[in-house]
Amino acid sequence: MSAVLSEWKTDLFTQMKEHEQVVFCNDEKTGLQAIIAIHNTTLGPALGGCRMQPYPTMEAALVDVLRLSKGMTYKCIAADVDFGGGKAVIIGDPRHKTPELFRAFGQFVESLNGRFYTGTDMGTTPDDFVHAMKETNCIVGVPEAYGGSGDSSVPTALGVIYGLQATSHVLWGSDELSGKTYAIQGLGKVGYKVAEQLLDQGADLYVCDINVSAVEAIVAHAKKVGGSVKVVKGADIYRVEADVFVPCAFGNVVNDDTMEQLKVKAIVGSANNQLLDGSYGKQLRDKGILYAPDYIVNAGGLIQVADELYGPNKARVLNKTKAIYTTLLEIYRQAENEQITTVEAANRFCEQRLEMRSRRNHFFTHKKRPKWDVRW
Ligand SMILES: NC(=O)C1=CN([C@@H]2O[C@H](COP(=O)(O)OP(=O)(O)OC[C@H]3O[C@@H](n4cnc5c(N)ncnc54)[C@H](O)[C@@H]3O)[C@@H](O)[C@H]2O)C=CC1
Ligand SMILES: O=C(O)CCC(=O)C(=O)O
Repeated sequence: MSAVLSEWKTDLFTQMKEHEQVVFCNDEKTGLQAIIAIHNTTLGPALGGCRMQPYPTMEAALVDVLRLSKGMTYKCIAADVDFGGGKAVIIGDPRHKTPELFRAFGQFVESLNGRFYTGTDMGTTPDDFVHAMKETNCIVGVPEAYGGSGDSSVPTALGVIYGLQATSHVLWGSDELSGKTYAIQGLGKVGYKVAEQLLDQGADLYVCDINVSAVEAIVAHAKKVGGSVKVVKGADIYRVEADVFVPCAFGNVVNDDTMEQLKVKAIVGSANNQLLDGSYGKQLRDKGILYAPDYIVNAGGLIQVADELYGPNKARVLNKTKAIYTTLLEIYRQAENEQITTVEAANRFCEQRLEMRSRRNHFFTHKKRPKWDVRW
């Protein structure tokens, strides 16, 4: 074997050493270039959204999908959902997506024979997956018109609100969200709904988004309900004098640059992988910033799309999403009692549960348990 080949193999397998499977998908005709990563199927087939982004390099896409899929394993365990962790990324500009691209992606998902279920994430919408559904049944977050549970960002936003209430309870002794100031980064599917609910409950906001129409819409909503919204540009969102930073756009927002700027008392948001790495949990703690682990807070969408396999039921989803409040309080309590970071407390909570489950059953194959045959 040539030295180059052996180096490449070692590097790739080293990078995916915690993962079960990584699939590179290429379809020249549609221009599809995608990566599907399956982290762990102890609890069931892998589940996770599909993100579309113009990654600068294949390496950047790989790093993202590996981290995101691992996060899904933890999110499924914490939310008590019988799925494993997976995620997909399509390398490309969402402005140039086509139905054919999503049909090609659907064929690759189908080729995994029930080991991976997917749906929307950043840069994709439920309508994109209507095309993918023509090729595979392993799609979740299906629009209501097609018999699914609809937009998963609704329960995700609700989960963020529960996370904010639990945090408020710990910091200020009350679940009340009014009278506090929130700095929201990203007014997309989740962030906009969080912003609307906060305004409706009498909170003050700083907001930022590169999408001008979303900013204009929230300013108009604030006018209607008599609320206060200050619009800030780009990185200014990290510097504002707010009580809570609510990241709802992209990951890695807690890093060396922002750590120095943040003046908030807590961070609670929907974005996946908010910390550049786990060590920032300690830096936040040292700085007196209470961090709500992202995968605990943003599980509402996962809860809804996982529930869909039993047939959509809003009451069931609502009940499970409410549990985010108590799970987060428990994580805060364990971190305080054991003098560890909230990241360590959340990871420990999940790893202990996973260890217990892995003793009972391991490695999902489609025919092993009938539950996932619902839409097979
Ligand atoms: N949709 C869901 O149910 C879930 C979403 N998440 C995570 O929450 C985050 C947001 O998700 P969605 O709202 O679904 O995505 P989205 O694509 O609908 O919204 C993202 C928003 O961020 C804005 N944005 C992009 N770059 C920006 C920048 N530099 N500064 C400010 N704003 C910027 C975009 O214009 C867009 O409005 C993502 O990290 C996603 O992975 C996590 C769990 C579930
Ligand atoms: O919300 C979804 O549609 C799927 C779950 C997911 O990918 C996530 O929670 O990041």
